Amino acid sequence: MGETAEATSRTDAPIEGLPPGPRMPRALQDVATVTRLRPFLRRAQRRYGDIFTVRVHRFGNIVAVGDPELIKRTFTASPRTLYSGEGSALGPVLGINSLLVIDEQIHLRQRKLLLPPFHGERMRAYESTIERIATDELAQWREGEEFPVAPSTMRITLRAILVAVFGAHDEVLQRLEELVPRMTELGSALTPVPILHHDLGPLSPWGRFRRMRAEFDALCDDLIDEAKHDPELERRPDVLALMVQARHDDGSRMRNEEIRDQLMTMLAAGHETTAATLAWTVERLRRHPGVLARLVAEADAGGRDYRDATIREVQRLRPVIMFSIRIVKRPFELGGYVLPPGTRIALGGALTHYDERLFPDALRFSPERFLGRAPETYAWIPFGGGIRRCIGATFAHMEMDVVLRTLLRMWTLEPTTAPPERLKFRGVAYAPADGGLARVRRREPRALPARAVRERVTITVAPA
Ligand code: HEM
Repeated sequence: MGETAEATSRTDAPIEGLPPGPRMPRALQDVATVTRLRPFLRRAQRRYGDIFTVRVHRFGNIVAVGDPELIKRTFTASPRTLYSGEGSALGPVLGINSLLVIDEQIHLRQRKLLLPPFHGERMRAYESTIERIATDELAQWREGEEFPVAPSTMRITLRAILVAVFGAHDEVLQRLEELVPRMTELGSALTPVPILHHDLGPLSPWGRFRRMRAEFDALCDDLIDEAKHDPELERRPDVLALMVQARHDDGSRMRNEEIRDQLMTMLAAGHETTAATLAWTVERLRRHPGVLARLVAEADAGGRDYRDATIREVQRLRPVIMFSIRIVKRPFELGGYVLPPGTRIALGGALTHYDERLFPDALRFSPERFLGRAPETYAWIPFGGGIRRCIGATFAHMEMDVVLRTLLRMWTLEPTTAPPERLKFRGVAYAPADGGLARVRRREPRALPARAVRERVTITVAPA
């Protein structure tokens, strides 16, 4: 797919500066991006083409890109030209070593240490843990009344990260489960308001956050210490155990504060995002009984292809993170323009996922479009791309697969004719506004074929 005719005619002599975009005042663009993000962007795309500039107060000039070729160029650009972490408001909350706030060589070095635990092969080790966590949580559901599933999916994904990534258990697990929801809620609220990042005593918001973060760090130190003294360390599957053993190129180990900041980062990046996607899955399936029936039949028969495709389709139509952001550090040529340093580039599922040219009948929820076909790398981008692509993508896909399979086998999800739930931004992710309302009936154990009860389903891995 090409650039607009206007931009194409300029590609020979790129223009210094920003592409055109909506001309309304910044204040109105502020409001539109908060209240009507997708319609606002789609209208701008129709008018200005696949690269246009949005102007808002908080982030300045943002160049939105909806063409897979331009997205590829941006995702694969040199990390010296495009940054992602610098100046991030997340720094004070996640810590200065967080993968999300560092760039260039330092980012590549940390990322290299974190990648091996997330390799596809390792996912098998986490699957039975997650199945157990999901079964325990879903067993608490009640028949009859409609209820939001989001609190449940939040508990599942929190425990999944604390066990599989942190290697937490017993008392430390309990204390983290009590602390983390309070800490992340306050952290998300404080992130966009740097003026509040001052510790004015234990009762001030930042003071309270700092104390919770100190408690979190102390618990992480306990886990790190325990791992260092664990004679079974080499056989442990959790990500913390692998970080404790990891070595930088010069042979040095990761420092405790590096490990703690990355644990905090994985929590922030992987907990609410996965929970919100699961809540959207319930929300979509109740409105598509045909898809639901096919999923149930497949789960009972021990299959998984249609479930894989369904998860991808939920992520296409309800991406919980709308954009991956890159910050121009050195002049960067894109789509006929030379973008100046300081410009933000937004690469968005919010644009590509709804584009009829890329996904025919784009507004229709249709898992069939991904059946036997991997999504296109630079059009289907719920996990971003390039050297900043989500390192937890395979983990998240496996987790959503196991939780959905467990749900389908334990409960009958009742369809609804209610209108779709609206989007609500929860601090990290866009979640269903009513929390993904469900009404369920318990499945009779005898309704499940013996094979489905006995079998240990093997996990294959989402494409990188
Ligand atoms: C459905 C669930 C998830 C979604 C939609 C999601 C989405 C994303 C996106 C859009 C990015 C930015 C990519 C870019 O800028 O190109 C990202 C980065 C990241 N994600 Fe995820 N994520 C999910 C789950 C997870 C999980 C489970 C973990 C870890 C346990 C995780 C850890 C990270 C980390 C560490 C980064 C930073 C990577 C870097 O900067 O190098 N995410 N994620």
